[in-house]
Amino acid sequence: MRKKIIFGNWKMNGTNASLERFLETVNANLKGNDVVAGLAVPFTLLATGEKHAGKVKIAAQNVHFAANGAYTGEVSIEMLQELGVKYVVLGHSERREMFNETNESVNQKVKALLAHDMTPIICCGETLATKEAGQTISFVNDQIALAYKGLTADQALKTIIAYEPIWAIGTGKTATAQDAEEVCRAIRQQLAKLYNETTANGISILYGGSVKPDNIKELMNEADIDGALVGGASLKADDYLALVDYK
Ligand SMILES: O=C[C@H](O)COP(=O)(O)O
Repeated sequence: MRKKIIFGNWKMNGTNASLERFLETVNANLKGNDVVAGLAVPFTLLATGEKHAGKVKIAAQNVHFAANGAYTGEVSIEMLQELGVKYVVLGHSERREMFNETNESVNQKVKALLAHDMTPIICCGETLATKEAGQTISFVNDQIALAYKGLTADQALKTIIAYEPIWAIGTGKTATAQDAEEVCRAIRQQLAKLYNETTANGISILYGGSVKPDNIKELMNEADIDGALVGGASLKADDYLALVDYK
């Protein structure tokens, strides 16, 4: 059975002090029944995150694929591992749009993380223009095919996908549970084509885009939605708890 996974993504928000308070409150109140709870934080908060993680898995929001070298401003896998980090969000649409992240660099990062026993959370999702042109599924399927290029089925099983339609991120416009399910199902079919049914059924697919305590249950009821990647609503401990303990 696939794991239910709910990760917050603080994006460029928070301080070490606010994260420590957040994790204390969350750990004191989290039931976390059958749900893997996680939080992606900026690089400067990772050490605090790991120190106070408790039941919460801590993720980075990016990494460089090279082992080391002249990459000013970048952070390597070894640097994350030194802090105990095991999850990394890759290819978030904000990184694709603003920081030149490409399908090819996502693929290189996926391979590098898997070679170090770390878990990539691979983001995909279409713009409003792509959606309005009726090309969502072919666009997202291409992103998936390129992110998984050269990966074996065993490696693919060690990844997590987050489907995040760009038009729904931070806009308050959530995809309906049915629309989100349709794309998540198509992604699973794409994984079955790339690998096989067993592999496709073993990979967790999360939905992201204006997920809130009042719509999480409906989304989680869908067959191919295994969790959520939550931005804005993950910033407050009470909302985060309501999301993770949605049952
Ligand atoms: O990584 C999270 C997504 O970008 C969703 O953000 P949001 O929940 O603020 O819409």
